[in-house]
Amino acid sequence: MIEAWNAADVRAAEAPLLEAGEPLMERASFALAMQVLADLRARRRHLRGARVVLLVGAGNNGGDALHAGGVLARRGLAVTAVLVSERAHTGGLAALRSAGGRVVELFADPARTAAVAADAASADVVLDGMVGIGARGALRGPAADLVTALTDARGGRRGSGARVVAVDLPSGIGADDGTVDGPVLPADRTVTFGAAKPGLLLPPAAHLVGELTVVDIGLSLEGAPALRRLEAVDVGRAWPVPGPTDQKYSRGVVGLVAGTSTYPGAAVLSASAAVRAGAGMVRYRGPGAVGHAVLAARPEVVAAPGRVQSWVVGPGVPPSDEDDGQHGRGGGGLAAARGDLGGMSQGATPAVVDAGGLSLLEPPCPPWFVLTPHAGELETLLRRHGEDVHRRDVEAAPLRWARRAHELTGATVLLKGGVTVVVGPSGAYAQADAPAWLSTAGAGDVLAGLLGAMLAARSAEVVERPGLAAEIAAAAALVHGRAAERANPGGPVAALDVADALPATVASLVAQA
Ligand SMILES: NC(=O)C1=CN([C@@H]2O[C@H](COP(=O)(O)OP(=O)(O)OC[C@H]3O[C@@H](n4cnc5c(N)ncnc54)[C@H](O)[C@@H]3O)[C@@H](O)[C@H]2O)[C@@H](O)CC1
Ligand SMILES: [K+]
Repeated sequence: MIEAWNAADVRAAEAPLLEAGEPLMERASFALAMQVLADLRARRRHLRGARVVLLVGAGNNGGDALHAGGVLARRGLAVTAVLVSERAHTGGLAALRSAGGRVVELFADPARTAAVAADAASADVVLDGMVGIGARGALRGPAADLVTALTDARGGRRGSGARVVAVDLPSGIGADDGTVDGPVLPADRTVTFGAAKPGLLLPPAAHLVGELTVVDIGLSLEGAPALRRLEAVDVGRAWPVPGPTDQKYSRGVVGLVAGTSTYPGAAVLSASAAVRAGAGMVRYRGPGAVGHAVLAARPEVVAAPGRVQSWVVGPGVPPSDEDDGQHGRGGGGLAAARGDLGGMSQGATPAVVDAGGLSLLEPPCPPWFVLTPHAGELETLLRRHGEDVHRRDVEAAPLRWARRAHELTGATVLLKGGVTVVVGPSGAYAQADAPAWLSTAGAGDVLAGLLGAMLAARSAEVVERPGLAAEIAAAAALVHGRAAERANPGGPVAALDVADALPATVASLVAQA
């Protein structure tokens, strides 16, 4: 698991160590230099003569870059520091100069910005040390102009020309929230110190981070992290592997209320995912014609009422104001689910509430309800609660708005997107497991069915432990992403293929754990 801590927590953890005279900057910058060397060795036969350009701001982030530059210069690399501010870390500057590094005072001659950018773009490595966790707002002044010029010089493309390594974080991102309010140089790698910062894991900034390396500089961070990211081993370890005494009811029955005659496919996809994810049983409760389609695709599904240990409500169901009543008429599935969704004090059945199901919600909800909106659906949900928010606001600050939806509804919120953000009562998760190919129709229906099966398997525990639903939802996002990758590595993927890849994906996660 990757745990991310807000800038204030990192500073608080640094303070006593700095007071005790621990050489944190030396530790950080040495590890940074070693990472740069390792990356260079993977790309070049000889290190001598490799060109490194440091983009250096006024604070300690620039200090890290300068000290790392000093280490690299001593190994024979040609290092140039570009100062974007009149001030620069004194010790770092001295270290670089005494190691033979060159210094360009860009702040004194802004007309050179384009030439400096072109030179940096053709170097082997650019170290972005303009600002770190001490930044206030978007990049300004010469730093902003240099990033814009350098982005132009690289043709806006990551991976071409110089390899960009961000020092602690890509300069200008919101360290705590991942917001991007101005120019940011996309990194190929980010070497972060002490602990990951939430902004490195959260969109939109997460897309600018590249490979993330966390360097241990000896901080002891206390309390709960601001954000977590599950890794494969976490999910494999927690997977509900059946034992010899298990049977279909102990493994969990998923009640699926999904699909209409207009959108029957959603029900088929959710049912397939729940079955393929190892549900003990899937009960379909919905319009008869849709039920036939579900059974034709998945003969394991039972289309009769009975006990369920999780509900999946809403895939392929239009919002209630557009609903033509098919679920009200057919089989009473919606009524059964509504009974559980409404009678919270009595009912204690975890639920995935997706698509049209979201318009049925009557908050307050318990945390064992997991809402699975995309940004547009979250906008609708938040606006129904009086928030003046637009989809673009949700996309610009997904953690903030997912958290707001959790506060307003009480439910666990899984916000779908290139990075999936989950917020529950004991914290938040950001999962970036899915290839971009997964943004395709039906993928959300598969996620809903998969998550339903995962909640059903641990139904009683989910109701007892308020934070567990969020952890399971984050795990579902990981499995979903991995299954998409497995279905067709590096290429287009169809939603049903993702469902079909679930059994092998789960097997490999369990085997690795
Ligand atoms: N405290 C320590 O000893 C350690 C700090 N570390 C490094 O120190 C960094 C934090 O250092 P600082 O607190 O000095 O702050 P930063 O270096 O992140 O930035 C602060 C400086 O940048 C300028 N600045 C702020 N906002 C700006 C903006 N929007 N546009 C342009 N310039 C802006 C300000 O003039 C200020 O001097 C961390 O990110 C990390 O890289 C590491 O060396 C580990 C140890
Ligand atoms: K930086």
